[in-house]
Amino acid sequence: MASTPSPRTAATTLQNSLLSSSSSSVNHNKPSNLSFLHASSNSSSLKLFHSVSASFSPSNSSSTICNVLKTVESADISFSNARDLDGVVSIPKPTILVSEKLGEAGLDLLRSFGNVDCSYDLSPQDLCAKISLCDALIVRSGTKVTRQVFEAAQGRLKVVGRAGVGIDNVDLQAATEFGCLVVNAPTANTIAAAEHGIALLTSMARNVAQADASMKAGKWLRSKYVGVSLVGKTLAVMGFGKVGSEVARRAKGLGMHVIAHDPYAPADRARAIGVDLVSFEQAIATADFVSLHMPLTPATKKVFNDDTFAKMKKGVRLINVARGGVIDEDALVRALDSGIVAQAALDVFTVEPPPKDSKLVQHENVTVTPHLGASTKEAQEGVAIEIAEAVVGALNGELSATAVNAPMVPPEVLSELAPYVVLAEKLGRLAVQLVTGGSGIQNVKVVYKSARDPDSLDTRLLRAMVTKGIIEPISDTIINLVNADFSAKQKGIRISEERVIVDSSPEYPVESIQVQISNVQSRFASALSENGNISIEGKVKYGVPHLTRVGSFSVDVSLEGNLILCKQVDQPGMIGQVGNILGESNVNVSFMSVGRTVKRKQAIMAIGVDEEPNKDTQKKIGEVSAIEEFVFLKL
Ligand SMILES: NC(=O)c1ccc[n+]([C@@H]2O[C@H](COP(=O)([O-])OP(=O)(O)OC[C@H]3O[C@@H](n4cnc5c(N)ncnc54)[C@H](O)[C@@H]3O)[C@@H](O)[C@H]2O)c1
Ligand SMILES: O=C(O)[C@H](O)COP(=O)(O)O
Repeated sequence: MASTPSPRTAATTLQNSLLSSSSSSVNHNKPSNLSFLHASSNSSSLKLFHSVSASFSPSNSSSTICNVLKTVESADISFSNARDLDGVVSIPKPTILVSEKLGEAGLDLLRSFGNVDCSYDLSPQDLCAKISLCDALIVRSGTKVTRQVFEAAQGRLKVVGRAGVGIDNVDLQAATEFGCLVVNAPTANTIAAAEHGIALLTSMARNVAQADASMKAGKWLRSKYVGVSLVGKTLAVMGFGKVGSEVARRAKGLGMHVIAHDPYAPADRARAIGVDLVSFEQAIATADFVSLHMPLTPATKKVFNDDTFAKMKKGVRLINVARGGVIDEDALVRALDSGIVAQAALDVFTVEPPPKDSKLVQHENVTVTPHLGASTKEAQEGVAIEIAEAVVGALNGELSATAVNAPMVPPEVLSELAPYVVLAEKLGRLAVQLVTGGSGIQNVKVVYKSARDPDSLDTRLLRAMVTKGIIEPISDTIINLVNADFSAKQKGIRISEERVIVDSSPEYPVESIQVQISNVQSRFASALSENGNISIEGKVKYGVPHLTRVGSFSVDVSLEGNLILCKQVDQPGMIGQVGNILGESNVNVSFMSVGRTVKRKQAIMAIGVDEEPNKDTQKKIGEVSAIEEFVFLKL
């Protein structure tokens, strides 16, 4: 019988659990596996999706990494496993579907990691037909990633990569419900979009497109195409984010007076480049030029409509390189016809491509480009690399810095929380197995004791993992960081959190985690605390999660393998008796701990076991006269 836990590292525990979710795995081809495992073990990065059990030390060399692969125990994976002659697990590469043109550098990166299927111009039906064979999908703005796509994926699709900024073509709610991570490439096309905005602004002001078309039609119309000057004119930038602020900067260089409207932008960032942040009304009422740079959201949909145009300066000029849907296009045609809007320059449309007979596109005062904002060679290469890195990282199970539907947790926080994340899942898993009766779980409370200021403790990962531990044993839903909160809500489970500041070392983020389930019956009555809630508590000791409290009893058992909890009369010989019964049926005991409230009264014995005792063995334990109740729990 071992009495101390085998040393395990934070990185090991990562491999064993967490952010593992879907029935997929990390290690797709051996060379990159090795480097991935090496890299991730050193950085202790948490796994978002995977559930490969392995043992390794982060400080060890690549030979240890090989051992990691050799000791993979339970790769719960969708790629079928194959062992080579050394017994090393090699797992087929993931399949990445690229449904729109992507820069070569990004494709090269993807090809070095997985099987890349570049199938452009798929119909929605063809996309749905293909998607169940794909682990990742990369799109630009032209592919609609609808709920049907996630349904058709049958759980295999783990990541959608949007090679660009706008994610309005991806059904984020459906992605979240299906536990699919969505990542984007938010930075690489900023300058391209801003430059295109300026190109539209200047060419519209000087009628470049119309004059060009007329000359090509054999005309020489100098007086017709007299333009307007920009210097001294007021430009309202609507949406002062990455693109908007770059447009503002450039417009200042053209001698324009720039104001901006953005309810969420910090005023000091605007002031730093000489831009005043103003209200929506003020912006549209005073501007000679209005340039749109906000995302398409329910709040911004058709925000430029008849009412808005009526409040604008007569003769205003409009530029849109954001999203067509922020403008009511019929209203814009009316505003152009009435002269409220003198000119518009549009790169984006509500429906893309717009109908050939679109009045807006055909309007003589409108300049159009076919969604070219991001289309420079430089931006496309940059976007391709940015999205390829994000998708590969996500398939490797890393939390992405550009995740759109999951918390972005800085690497240093991830690394620090790694062992607590494992503890959180195991506590959730234990707590739910203690529930009996048909009332269902409605309220779960997670109490974190920590010496740290509550504001400096990010518990989103921990909450997600408690949720995973609670829901997975009682449903067929695979829980990960993406869908944890949603799935709990769906199941009517309210997960609340409490932070208790304790007087210990702030060096460690968490002193202990307690999971309470209220208003339920327990199959192990001793797990109920004084207030009638199932209550268990754990700590991380030397990087290993431990169970330290069950109900009102203190115990100390490492959370590895499986667990037997016995409530008994506190008397000599109990450990021997139960140990013998387990030994006789070849069940190896890894840890044992006895906790009691009062000497020679009641005690709880917590026994870690490697194997599951069969029914006969469990019956024998139950027949030991001093044992009042016992329960076998799977970790
Ligand atoms: N035409 C193209 O090819 C092209 C290229 C890049 C980006 N875009 C689009 O441009 C837009 C901006 O991109 P970005 O990278 O600057 O994004 P961003 O997130 O950096 O900036 C968007 C800004 O809009 C603000 N905003 C949100 N709601 C608003 C509202 N109701 N009113 C005013 N502002 C609001 C946000 O606070 C944010 O600062 C997006 O719609 C994106 O899809 C288009
Ligand atoms: O949101 C974006 O990044 C732009 O609209 C670019 O879209 P695209 O990738 O289809 O060019």
